[in-house]
Amino acid sequence: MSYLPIELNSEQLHFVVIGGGIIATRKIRLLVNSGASVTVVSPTATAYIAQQAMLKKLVWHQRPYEKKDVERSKYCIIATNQLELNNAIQEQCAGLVCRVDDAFLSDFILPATLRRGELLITVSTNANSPALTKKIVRSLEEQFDEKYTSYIQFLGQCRQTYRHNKVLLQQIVDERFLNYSLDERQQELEKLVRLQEQ
Ligand SMILES: C[C@@]1(CC(=O)O)c2cc3[nH]c(cc4nc(cc5[nH]c(cc(n2)[C@H]1CCC(=O)O)[C@@](C)(CC(=O)O)[C@@H]5CCC(=O)O)C(CC(=O)O)=C4CCC(=O)O)c(CCC(=O)O)c3CC(=O)O
Ligand SMILES: NC(=O)C1=CN([C@@H]2O[C@H](COP(=O)(O)OP(=O)(O)OC[C@H]3O[C@@H](n4cnc5c(N)ncnc54)[C@H](O)[C@@H]3O)[C@@H](O)[C@H]2O)C=CC1
Repeated sequence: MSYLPIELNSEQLHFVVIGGGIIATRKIRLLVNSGASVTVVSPTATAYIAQQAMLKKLVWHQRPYEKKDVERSKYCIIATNQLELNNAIQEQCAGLVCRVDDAFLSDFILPATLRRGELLITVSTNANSPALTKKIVRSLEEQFDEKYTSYIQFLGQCRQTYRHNKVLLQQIVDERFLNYSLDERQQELEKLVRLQEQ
């Protein structure tokens, strides 16, 4: 069994999540942060889900699952704590299913993610060791610290302004630029541009 890594444009995506526990919440955070629309069906929910529902970032139906919840859904995350129920939901679902209790029964899985602004790093072990995935993400968190958020923004702006200047775009991918302050980055960029023009 292997999975295809793919990044979907989430604006048009709608996910139904059955269950509102800790694991469902981990998945829902990812969906909400990506801008996908989310409906949660569960008699209970974590504080995060309840709060996001109040903020209208998602819809929460506070009741047990019913067949109609997934009959027309394209993407469903099944995250209850009941095996038989999870099996039944999967059978009734029209679309693609992620079972948080069994990767091998899933049509798709969600990798672990680390975001630094526009930088997205995803980690997966193909469900062989979520514990190793967790460890790798923690070490990446240290390696790719908060500095990357503004750095990626800077790189993105430079790429728009100097789209055809491949040499310059290579030069700024450098540890020095990562560590500069915002002002220093701008000054050093201008220096490089002037040097090229000479
Ligand atoms: C397929 C996937 C889910 C998907 O489809 O989305 C999946 C599936 C399963 N996990 C299970 C168990 C555990 N999962 C964790 C932890 C995490 N699991 C995450 C991801 C994924 N887990 C996806 C694949 C990632 C990959 O390929 O590596 C992390 C990394 C990210 C996240 O969840 O956001 C998150 C770290 C959170 C953090 O950073 O804090 C721990 C440890 C812990 O909680 O500390 C345990 C117990 C130890 C163990 O079992 O290893 C079980 C058995 C369930 C059961 O027993 O019923 C299944 C089902 C199966 O394996 O079939
Ligand atoms: N993918 C992963 O990383 C992991 C997955 N798991 C699996 O995830 C499952 C869920 O774990 P937790 O979130 O910790 O469980 P939990 O017990 O905190 O949450 C279960 C949720 O399902 C809801 N639920 C129960 N009956 C329902 C129904 N009839 N209709 C709708 N919702 C219903 C409950 O109200 C609750 O919100 C576990 O049973 C385990 O198999 C466990 C650990 C890690």
